[in-house]
Amino acid sequence: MLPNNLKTVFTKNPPFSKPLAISALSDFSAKKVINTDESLFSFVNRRFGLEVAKYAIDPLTRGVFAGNARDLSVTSLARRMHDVEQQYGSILIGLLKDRKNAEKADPVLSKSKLVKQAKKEKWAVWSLKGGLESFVEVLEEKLMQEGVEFRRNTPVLGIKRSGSNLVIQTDKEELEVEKAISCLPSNTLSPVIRSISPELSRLLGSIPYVTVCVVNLEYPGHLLNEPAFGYLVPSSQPNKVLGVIFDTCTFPQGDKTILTVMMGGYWFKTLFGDNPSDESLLDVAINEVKETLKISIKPVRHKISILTDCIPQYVVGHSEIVFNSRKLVKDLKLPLTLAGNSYDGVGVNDAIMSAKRAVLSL
Ligand SMILES: C=Cc1c2[nH]c(c1C)Cc1[nH]c(c(CCC(=O)O)c1C)Cc1[nH]c(c(C)c1CCC(=O)O)Cc1[nH]c(c(C)c1C=C)C2
Repeated sequence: MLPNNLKTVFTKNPPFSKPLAISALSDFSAKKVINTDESLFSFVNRRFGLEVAKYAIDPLTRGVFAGNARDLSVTSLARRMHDVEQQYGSILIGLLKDRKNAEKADPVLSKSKLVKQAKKEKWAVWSLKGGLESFVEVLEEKLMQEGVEFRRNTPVLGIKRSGSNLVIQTDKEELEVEKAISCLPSNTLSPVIRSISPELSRLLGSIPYVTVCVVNLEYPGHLLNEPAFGYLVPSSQPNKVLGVIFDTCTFPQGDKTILTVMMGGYWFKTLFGDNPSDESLLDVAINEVKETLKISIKPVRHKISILTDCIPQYVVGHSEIVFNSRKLVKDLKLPLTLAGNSYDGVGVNDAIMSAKRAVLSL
């Protein structure tokens, strides 16, 4: 259980053998190691000790990247903490001394009605009626009214140069454009860009992805004793799931309990092989709910989705790959902007910010 209020920071909560506030103190005596990047796990282990790395950071990275904290990059996931350690030799002292450089709220965004509402109502998460897909649908509808053309279900097969322009090749046409913003996942853009720059293709292709299995389970009635967002399982546990989201705690939907069991990620192939059956995945999910949440009745509905290569992994060296890719685009004078969730953040909010930055940079 991670602390969710100040009191729990000062008390001992299993699996931690001491209060987190005590672990935080090791930051004052831990030696600085000069480096340009390292794994988030090793960084936190160095500064706050093995327990914090194992029981806080490890599950947290499973709950965002479905990834292995021993591979993921501290400069990509927690750049500021790494920066202040490198400069001041301690994270806590550094954050205190470097307060003036902390990221400030965007003054324009702070005035937005939505941001004000989110702050007032203390939103921790957000969703949309009809699901996140409705965000894209509404956006498409609005832009179509403004005369924007869409090509749906039209994979890009290649990108060529034509003078200072780019030519986007699909199975139906060749579109010559003055500028392009690519929101394709880096591993999809990689083969498409190869004829223009094998080096850019190689860099983009070096960003790994993981596959996640998502099992949604619906049960009748309210079955959860402790309302929460969900729980995460540390990779050290002999357990096949990454974590479980308590959907109907965050977004109630009448007299039912909906759970989302997330499995695999970095460990997908080791745990489930190349081609697991739906039944075997459903069994793992139902057993997890039975063992951990003590819900033994059968779900009335379920949905199993295997999301192949769905989350990019920002492994050690990721920021260098991104920097070198963008530098290459600039050096080659390609009228191309790299956006989407492969580079600067994997979340929906990150993708929206990435799109905004891309448009503003044109
Ligand atoms: C158990 C596995 C997973 C859970 N969610 C995801 C996985 C792999 C995927 C995921 N979670 C987050 C993101 C990015 C943000 C977004 O747009 O949704 C992704 C791709 C968000 C997130 N989830 C947790 C945290 C702490 C965050 C970061 C929030 C933020 O940026 O402000 C924790 C968490 N994830 C899951 C559970 C059950 C859980 C905590 C109990 C499920």
